[in-house]
Amino acid sequence: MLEAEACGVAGAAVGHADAWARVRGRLKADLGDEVFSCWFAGMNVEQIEGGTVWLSVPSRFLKTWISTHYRDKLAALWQAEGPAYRKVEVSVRSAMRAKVETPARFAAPEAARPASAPAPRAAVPLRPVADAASARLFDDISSPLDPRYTFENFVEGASNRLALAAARQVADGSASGVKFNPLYIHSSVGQGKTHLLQALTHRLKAEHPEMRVLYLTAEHFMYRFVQSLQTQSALAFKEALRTIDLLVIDDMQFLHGKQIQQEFCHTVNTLIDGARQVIVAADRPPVELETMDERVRSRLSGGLLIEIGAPDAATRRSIIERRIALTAQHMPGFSVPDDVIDFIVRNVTTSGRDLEGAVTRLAGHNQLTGLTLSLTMAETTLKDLIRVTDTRRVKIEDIQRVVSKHYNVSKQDLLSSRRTRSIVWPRQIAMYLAKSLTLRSLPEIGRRFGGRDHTTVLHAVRKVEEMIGSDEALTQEIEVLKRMLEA
Ligand SMILES: Nc1ncnc2c1ncn2[C@@H]1O[C@H](COP(=O)(O)OP(=O)(O)OP(=O)(O)O)[C@@H](O)[C@H]1O
Repeated sequence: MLEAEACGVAGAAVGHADAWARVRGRLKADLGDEVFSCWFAGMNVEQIEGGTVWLSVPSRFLKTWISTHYRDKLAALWQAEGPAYRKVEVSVRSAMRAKVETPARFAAPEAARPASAPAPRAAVPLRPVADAASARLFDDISSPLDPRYTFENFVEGASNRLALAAARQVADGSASGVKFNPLYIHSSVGQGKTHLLQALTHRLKAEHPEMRVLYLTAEHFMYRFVQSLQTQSALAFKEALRTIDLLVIDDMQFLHGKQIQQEFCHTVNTLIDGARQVIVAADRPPVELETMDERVRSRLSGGLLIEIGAPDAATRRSIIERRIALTAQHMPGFSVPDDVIDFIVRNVTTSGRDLEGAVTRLAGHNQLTGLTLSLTMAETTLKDLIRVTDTRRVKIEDIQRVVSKHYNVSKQDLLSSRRTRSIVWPRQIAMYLAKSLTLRSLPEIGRRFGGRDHTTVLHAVRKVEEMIGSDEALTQEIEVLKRMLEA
């Protein structure tokens, strides 16, 4: 709070400080202590000039929220203090400091500003808050959206038909009510979950600008939450989250931390109980989110679960053709011979991301060498990708299933903290297989094996590698397991 003495100026400044104290007092009395401390505890008066009261807050989010919801009230309270206060302007503190060079907050006459300093922006006239403006507030905290991820650019196929239909229904029918809540889409990597989630977000923003839609990756959700704690605006952040119409959370498997998961759970409960839509995407079904709070898992399991599978040949071909057409827009004349397309369709079988990667590589090669694309060239250029594709085909859950069956232990035991040798050894073999047959990182494998640390996984991988070198029977056993998994 800004006190008169903190201003270091006398006279008018003291009058302004008294006015600010009264405005704060009335805000507190009208809104209650909780709401007041939520939004206004960190607000300062930076400057009063030409009838405009320049207020500052610690974050962009607070600025937008206060401007959208409380600007009229603030202005009315200041206007009641006298004709010297006609308008209010709210800025983010650091931005405001950069804009107004002088630290003498209440006394910054025009002449005192250095010529190099830009003049403060003209104060925005007081105006009623439009619904669309309130909805746009969430653009500030949303994760970035890729403009190419639209329904028009999404290729429909047998493997994704249900997910696409559900996403379309949310995008088209949300105005008329919530149908399935939460909607939970899962698949292995690169199958178009993010594309679909962003497509429906784009569609709603374009066709229902009044709706408050928030798209966040789990990592952004965590970041925003931690940031709000640091700027003492956590209550405000939570309150804002609970006012949205549609919450879209991507890459749910990365939501870590007990407090954050609990907060997420409260938010989802509030939204669903208020008949507002929640959509979540992850790389596995809720029951397999091992590090997730049990309440979150059960809430997510209670909605509509849809899996996107690997694309069939026809879908792969359409994704490749779409990608070639998009590439040709900025590389005029770019085309790919049919036998090369057939080659990619046959050999890159796992995901849309790999198919796009194949086309991007060919385009890059073509651009750099100027050589015409041929089958031989494609075979060489895409060799890695095809090998990688083979590697990615194996899923951790398949490894856990095959290993538990082979060693006659349950999957729960594999994921548990039990340390008897009959369980520890199969668990270590399963971790070793996960490292050699998938592209998952050590921390990711650790998380999938009951939330273990990456050093535990590393230890298991090294131990099995050592044993393989000296134990012929084990080497054969592992070969058998690998063949079963790759079949
Ligand atoms: N059916 C599809 N139609 C068009 N493009 C697709 C399709 N499936 C995947 N893609 C493309 O493949 C790339 C990867 O897709 P996306 O990022 O949406 O996958 P994801 O399932 O979210 O993967 P991850 O789990 O790694 O986040 C994107 O560029 C996307 O446009």
